[in-house]
Amino acid sequence: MASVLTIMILEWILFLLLSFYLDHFGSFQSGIRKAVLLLHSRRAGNRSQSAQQQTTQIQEFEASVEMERTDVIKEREMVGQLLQEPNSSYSVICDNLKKVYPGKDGNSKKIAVRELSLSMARGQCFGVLGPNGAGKTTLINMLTGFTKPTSGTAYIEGMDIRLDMDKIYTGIGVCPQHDLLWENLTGREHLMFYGRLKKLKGAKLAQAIEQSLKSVRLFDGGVPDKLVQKYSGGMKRRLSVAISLIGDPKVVYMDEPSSGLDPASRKDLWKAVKSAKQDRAIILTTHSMEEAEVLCDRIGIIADGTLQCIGNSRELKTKYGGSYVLTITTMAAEEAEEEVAKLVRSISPAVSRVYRISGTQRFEMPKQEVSISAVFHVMEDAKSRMTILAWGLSDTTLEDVFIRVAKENEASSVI
Ligand SMILES: Nc1ncnc2c1ncn2[C@@H]1O[C@H](COP(=O)(O)OP(=O)(O)OP(=O)(O)O)[C@@H](O)[C@H]1O
Repeated sequence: MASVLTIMILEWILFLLLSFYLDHFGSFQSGIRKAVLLLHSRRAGNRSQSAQQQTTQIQEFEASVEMERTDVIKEREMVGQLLQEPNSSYSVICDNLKKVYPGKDGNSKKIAVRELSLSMARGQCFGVLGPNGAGKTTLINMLTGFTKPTSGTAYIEGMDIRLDMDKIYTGIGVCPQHDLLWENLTGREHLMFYGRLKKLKGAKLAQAIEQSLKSVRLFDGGVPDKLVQKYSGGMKRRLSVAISLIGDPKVVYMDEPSSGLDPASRKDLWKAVKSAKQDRAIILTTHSMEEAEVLCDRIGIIADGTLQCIGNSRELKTKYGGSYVLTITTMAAEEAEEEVAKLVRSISPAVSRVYRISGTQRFEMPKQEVSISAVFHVMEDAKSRMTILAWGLSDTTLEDVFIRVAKENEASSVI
C-alpha cells in the first residue's frame, strides 16, 4: 500500500512539473529551444558580466539551431528591413504573425501559425504550400480579416490588418477554399453584387463584369445569365475566381483555386491567374505541385504553422533536393529486385531506396556521387544481362522537396 502511494505522489509531482513546462514553453519543439537558450544565457552570464557578450552568444546559438534554414532567416531579415525602410513594390508583409485557437470542449489550444515573417511582391504569385493542417487557411483568414491574429501583424499595401481592415477590404479580392455562392442568383448577378461592393458603377461595372467573365471562360453560351444552381462544380470554382478578380484588387488571395477542376478547366484557370498577376500580388495556396510550378514566382512551404523554406521552385529544388531519382521495374520477384538494388549500390554506395512495390523500385542518389552518363552506361550494360522491363532517371521535383521538408518537420516535432 505504501509503495502504491509513493508511486502516486511521484507521478503527481512529475505531471505537475510537466504541465508547468508546457504552460510556459507552449510546445516541445519550441520549448526545448527556449529552454536550451535560457540555460545557455545563464551559463554565459556566469562566465561574463557583459550583457552584450551574452546577446552575441545567444544569437550565435540561434544561428546554429537554424543552420538548415538560411532562406527563412534571410526572409525574416528582409521583413525587418522592409519595416524600417518601406518599399512600395511589396504588397504584403507579415511580421511575426501568430494565431492560437483557444482550447474548447476539453481540447487543448492549437497554435495554427507561429511567428510567420514573409514578404510578397507586387507582380508576383506567391505560393503557400504545406500538408493538411499546416496553417495555410488560417494565414489567409488573418490576412483577409476573417480571423484576428493572436500576436504580430501584417501590412497590406502599407496598411495594418489590426487597424485598417475597412480600407484594406476595398483593395483585395478573395477566392475562398469553399465556394460562397447563392444558388438563386446568376453568375452575372454575383459579379454585379461584388463589383458594387468595390464601388464600381454603370459602364465601368458592366465592362469589369464582362472582362472577368471572359478571363475565366464563363462569358459565352448564355452562361452568365444562368442560375448558379445550374453550374457545374468547375464553373462555380471559376466564378469564385472571377469574383476575386473584379474591381482591379491590388492583392488577391486564392485558397486552393483549382480544387475539383478538370484538367482543361484548370489550364484555363492558370491562364487567367497568369494574366491577372501583372499589376498585383496573388497569394495562392495549393496541394498541386504542378500548379505551384506553373504559377508561382516564389513558394513558401509551411508545416505545423512554421515557415520551413522559401524561394522560387528552382532554388528550393537545388537547396533541398540534392539527389537524382532512379526508377527501375523488373519482375516482381525477390531475387530480381535484390539484383537491381545491388546494381544501383554499385553506381552510388550512398543510395537510399524510397520504395519497392511489385517489381518497381525507386532510389535516390546523391548528385555529387553520380554522373548521368555513368547511370546510362551501367543501365544499358545491365539490360543485356538482366530482365529490366523499364527504367528512368529524373531530377528532384518540387514534390520531392515538399515530402522531404514535411518529413523533416514531422521528425523534429517528435523529438
Ligand atoms: N476555428 C478553429 N478552432 C480550432 N482549431 C482550428 C480552427 N481552424 C483551424 N484549426 C486548426 O488549426 C490548424 C491549421 O488549420 P488550417 O485550416 O489553417 O490548415 P490548412 O493548412 O489550411 O489545412 P488544409 O490544407 O487541410 O486546408 C489545424 O490543426 C486545424 O485543425
